[in-house]
Amino acid sequence: MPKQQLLPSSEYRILVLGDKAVGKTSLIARYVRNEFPYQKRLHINSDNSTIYQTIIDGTDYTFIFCDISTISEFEKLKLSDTIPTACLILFSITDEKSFTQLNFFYETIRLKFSNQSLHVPILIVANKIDLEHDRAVKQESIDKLKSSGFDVYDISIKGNVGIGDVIYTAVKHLQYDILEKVKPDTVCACIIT
Ligand SMILES: Nc1nc2c(ncn2[C@@H]2O[C@H](COP(=O)(O)OP(=O)(O)OP(=O)(O)O)[C@@H](O)[C@H]2O)c(=O)[nH]1
Repeated sequence: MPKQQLLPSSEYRILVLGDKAVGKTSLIARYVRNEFPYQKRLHINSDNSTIYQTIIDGTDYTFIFCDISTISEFEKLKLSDTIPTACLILFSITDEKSFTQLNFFYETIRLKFSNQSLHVPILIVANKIDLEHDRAVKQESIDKLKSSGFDVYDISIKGNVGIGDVIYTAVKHLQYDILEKVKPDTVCACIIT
Protein backbone atom coordinates (compact mmCIF):
# COMPACT_ATOMS: atom_id res chain seq x y z
CA MET A 1 0.00 0.00 0.00
CA PRO A 2 1.38 3.50 -0.80
CA LYS A 3 2.57 5.62 2.06
CA GLN A 4 0.21 8.46 2.83
CA GLN A 5 1.31 11.14 5.23
CA LEU A 6 -1.42 13.00 7.04
CA LEU A 7 0.61 15.82 8.47
CA PRO A 8 0.06 19.57 8.77
CA SER A 9 0.72 21.96 5.90
CA SER A 10 4.40 22.72 5.40
CA GLU A 11 3.81 26.35 4.37
CA TYR A 12 3.68 28.82 7.21
CA ARG A 13 3.39 32.57 7.41
CA ILE A 14 5.38 34.20 10.18
CA LEU A 15 4.54 37.82 10.92
CA VAL A 16 7.30 39.80 12.62
CA LEU A 17 6.03 42.89 14.41
CA GLY A 18 7.27 45.38 16.96
CA ASP A 19 8.29 48.95 17.56
CA LYS A 20 10.92 50.76 15.49
CA ALA A 21 14.47 49.42 15.56
CA VAL A 22 13.76 46.39 17.73
CA GLY A 23 15.39 44.09 15.17
CA LYS A 24 12.54 42.79 12.98
CA THR A 25 14.45 42.95 9.70
CA SER A 26 17.62 41.75 11.40
CA LEU A 27 15.83 38.67 12.73
CA ILE A 28 14.65 37.62 9.29
CA ALA A 29 18.05 38.34 7.69
CA ARG A 30 19.84 36.40 10.41
CA TYR A 31 17.55 33.39 10.13
CA VAL A 32 17.36 33.31 6.34
CA ARG A 33 20.88 34.40 5.39
CA ASN A 34 22.82 34.25 8.63
CA GLU A 35 23.59 37.88 8.00
CA PHE A 36 24.24 40.55 10.64
CA PRO A 37 24.06 43.44 10.14
CA TYR A 38 21.75 42.89 7.19
CA GLN A 39 22.32 44.35 3.76
CA LYS A 40 19.48 46.74 3.29
CA ARG A 41 16.42 45.16 1.69
CA LEU A 42 18.48 42.69 -0.31
CA HIS A 43 16.32 39.78 0.73
CA ILE A 44 12.92 41.45 0.88
CA ASN A 45 10.24 41.10 -1.82
CA SER A 46 8.25 44.14 -2.91
CA ASP A 47 5.49 43.27 -0.44
CA ASN A 48 8.02 43.11 2.43
CA SER A 49 7.88 39.36 2.55
CA THR A 50 10.73 36.92 2.44
CA ILE A 51 10.17 33.35 1.35
CA TYR A 52 12.53 30.78 2.77
CA GLN A 53 12.66 27.04 2.39
CA THR A 54 14.31 24.89 4.99
CA ILE A 55 14.29 21.47 6.58
CA ILE A 56 13.42 21.01 10.25
CA ASP A 57 13.47 17.60 11.90
CA GLY A 58 13.70 16.01 8.44
CA THR A 59 10.60 17.82 7.09
CA ASP A 60 10.58 20.45 4.31
CA TYR A 61 9.11 23.81 5.24
CA THR A 62 8.36 27.00 3.37
CA PHE A 63 8.25 30.09 5.55
CA ILE A 64 6.79 33.37 4.39
CA PHE A 65 8.24 35.99 6.71
CA CYS A 66 6.41 39.33 6.75
CA ASP A 67 8.33 42.25 8.19
CA ILE A 68 5.76 44.67 9.61
CA SER A 69 7.04 48.01 10.79
CA THR A 70 3.79 49.88 11.23
CA ILE A 71 0.30 49.02 12.30
CA SER A 72 -1.07 50.46 9.07
CA GLU A 73 1.07 47.92 7.17
CA PHE A 74 -0.35 45.24 9.42
CA GLU A 75 -3.92 46.34 8.87
CA LYS A 76 -3.43 46.34 5.10
CA LEU A 77 -2.22 42.75 5.14
CA LYS A 78 -4.50 40.47 3.18
CA LEU A 79 -4.74 37.29 5.18
CA SER A 80 -6.66 34.14 4.57
CA ASP A 81 -6.70 31.25 6.93
CA THR A 82 -5.41 28.84 4.28
CA ILE A 83 -1.84 29.51 5.36
CA PRO A 84 -1.22 28.85 9.05
CA THR A 85 0.13 32.00 10.64
CA ALA A 86 2.17 32.76 13.73
CA CYS A 87 3.13 36.19 15.06
CA LEU A 88 6.37 37.22 16.70
CA ILE A 89 6.22 40.50 18.60
CA LEU A 90 9.68 41.86 19.25
CA PHE A 91 10.89 44.35 21.78
CA SER A 92 14.39 45.44 22.68
CA ILE A 93 15.58 45.13 26.26
CA THR A 94 17.34 48.48 25.72
CA ASP A 95 14.14 50.31 24.81
CA GLU A 96 11.43 50.65 27.41
CA LYS A 97 8.93 52.10 24.94
CA SER A 98 9.20 48.99 22.76
CA PHE A 99 8.23 46.95 25.82
CA THR A 100 5.24 49.11 26.69
CA GLN A 101 4.06 48.81 23.07
CA LEU A 102 3.71 45.02 23.43
CA ASN A 103 0.20 45.22 24.75
CA PHE A 104 -0.92 47.34 21.83
CA PHE A 105 0.56 44.94 19.25
CA TYR A 106 -0.85 41.95 21.08
CA GLU A 107 -4.39 43.31 21.16
CA THR A 108 -4.19 44.49 17.53
CA ILE A 109 -3.20 40.99 16.43
CA ARG A 110 -5.92 39.37 18.48
CA LEU A 111 -8.55 41.63 16.93
CA LYS A 112 -7.25 41.10 13.40
CA PHE A 113 -7.41 37.34 13.74
CA SER A 114 -10.58 37.10 15.78
CA ASN A 115 -12.49 35.55 12.85
CA GLN A 116 -9.76 33.12 11.89
CA SER A 117 -10.77 29.49 12.20
CA LEU A 118 -7.32 28.48 13.38
CA HIS A 119 -5.70 29.78 16.51
CA VAL A 120 -2.81 32.15 15.76
CA PRO A 121 0.08 31.66 18.17
CA ILE A 122 1.74 34.84 19.41
CA LEU A 123 5.29 34.68 20.73
CA ILE A 124 6.98 37.58 22.46
CA VAL A 125 10.66 38.06 21.70
CA ALA A 126 13.07 40.03 23.92
CA ASN A 127 15.93 41.05 21.62
CA LYS A 128 19.39 42.53 22.16
CA ILE A 129 20.27 40.55 25.26
CA ASP A 130 23.91 41.12 24.28
CA LEU A 131 23.36 44.72 25.42
CA GLU A 132 22.79 43.86 29.08
CA HIS A 133 24.79 46.95 30.14
CA ASP A 134 22.23 49.13 28.32
CA ARG A 135 19.21 47.32 29.68
CA ALA A 136 16.16 49.57 30.10
CA VAL A 137 13.51 46.87 30.60
CA LYS A 138 13.70 45.31 34.05
CA GLN A 139 14.11 41.54 34.11
CA GLU A 140 11.32 41.39 36.72
CA SER A 141 8.90 42.93 34.22
CA ILE A 142 9.78 40.23 31.68
CA ASP A 143 9.53 37.51 34.33
CA LYS A 144 6.09 38.82 35.25
CA LEU A 145 4.96 38.42 31.64
CA LYS A 146 6.32 34.87 31.58
CA SER A 147 4.59 33.95 34.81
CA SER A 148 1.30 35.32 33.44
CA GLY A 149 1.50 32.62 30.77
CA PHE A 150 3.03 34.49 27.84
CA ASP A 151 5.63 32.77 25.67
CA VAL A 152 8.65 35.07 26.00
CA TYR A 153 11.99 34.24 24.36
CA ASP A 154 15.30 35.97 25.04
CA ILE A 155 17.43 36.40 21.95
CA SER A 156 20.39 38.26 20.55
CA ILE A 157 20.33 38.57 16.80
CA LYS A 158 23.81 40.04 16.89
CA GLY A 159 25.12 37.15 18.98
CA ASN A 160 23.01 34.62 17.04
CA VAL A 161 21.41 33.38 20.26
CA GLY A 162 17.90 31.89 20.51
CA ILE A 163 16.56 32.66 17.02
CA GLY A 164 16.23 29.05 15.86
CA ASP A 165 14.35 28.21 19.07
CA VAL A 166 11.79 30.95 18.44
CA ILE A 167 11.04 29.78 14.89
CA TYR A 168 11.00 26.14 15.95
CA THR A 169 8.55 26.86 18.76
CA ALA A 170 6.29 28.89 16.46
CA VAL A 171 6.13 26.01 13.98
CA LYS A 172 5.48 23.44 16.67
CA HIS A 173 2.64 25.59 18.06
CA LEU A 174 1.12 25.80 14.58
CA GLN A 175 1.38 22.08 13.97
CA TYR A 176 -0.14 21.34 17.34
CA ASP A 177 -3.06 23.68 16.65
CA ILE A 178 -3.68 22.14 13.23
CA LEU A 179 -3.58 18.63 14.61
CA GLU A 180 -5.95 19.59 17.41
CA LYS A 181 -8.30 20.98 14.78
CA VAL A 182 -8.32 17.88 12.56
CA LYS A 183 -8.02 15.33 15.33
CA PRO A 184 -11.62 14.43 16.20
CA ASP A 185 -13.42 11.34 14.94
CA THR A 186 -12.08 9.86 11.76
CA VAL A 187 -8.88 11.71 11.04
CA CYS A 188 -5.65 10.75 12.69
CA ALA A 189 -2.24 12.35 12.35
CA CYS A 190 -0.22 9.30 11.50
CA ILE A 191 1.56 7.56 8.70
CA ILE A 192 -0.51 4.90 6.97
CA THR A 193 1.60 2.20 5.38
N1 LIG B 1 23.46 44.95 19.68
C1 LIG B 1 22.46 44.47 18.94
N2 LIG B 1 21.96 45.21 17.93
C2 LIG B 1 20.95 44.69 17.21
C3 LIG B 1 20.41 43.40 17.47
N3 LIG B 1 19.40 43.19 16.59
C4 LIG B 1 19.33 44.27 15.82
N4 LIG B 1 20.26 45.18 16.17
C5 LIG B 1 20.50 46.50 15.58
O1 LIG B 1 19.35 47.30 15.84
C6 LIG B 1 19.12 48.20 14.76
C7 LIG B 1 17.69 48.05 14.25
O2 LIG B 1 17.55 46.78 13.65
P1 LIG B 1 16.46 46.52 12.49
O3 LIG B 1 16.52 45.07 12.16
O4 LIG B 1 16.63 47.49 11.39
O5 LIG B 1 15.14 46.86 13.29
P2 LIG B 1 13.63 46.95 12.73
O6 LIG B 1 12.76 46.55 13.86
O7 LIG B 1 13.50 46.17 11.46
O8 LIG B 1 13.53 48.50 12.47
P3 LIG B 1 12.43 49.34 11.61
O9 LIG B 1 12.45 48.81 10.21
O10 LIG B 1 12.89 50.75 11.73
O11 LIG B 1 11.10 49.16 12.28
C8 LIG B 1 20.18 47.87 13.70
O12 LIG B 1 21.25 48.77 13.86
C9 LIG B 1 20.61 46.47 14.05
O13 LIG B 1 21.92 46.18 13.63
C10 LIG B 1 20.97 42.62 18.54
O14 LIG B 1 20.59 41.50 18.86
N5 LIG B 1 21.99 43.23 19.25
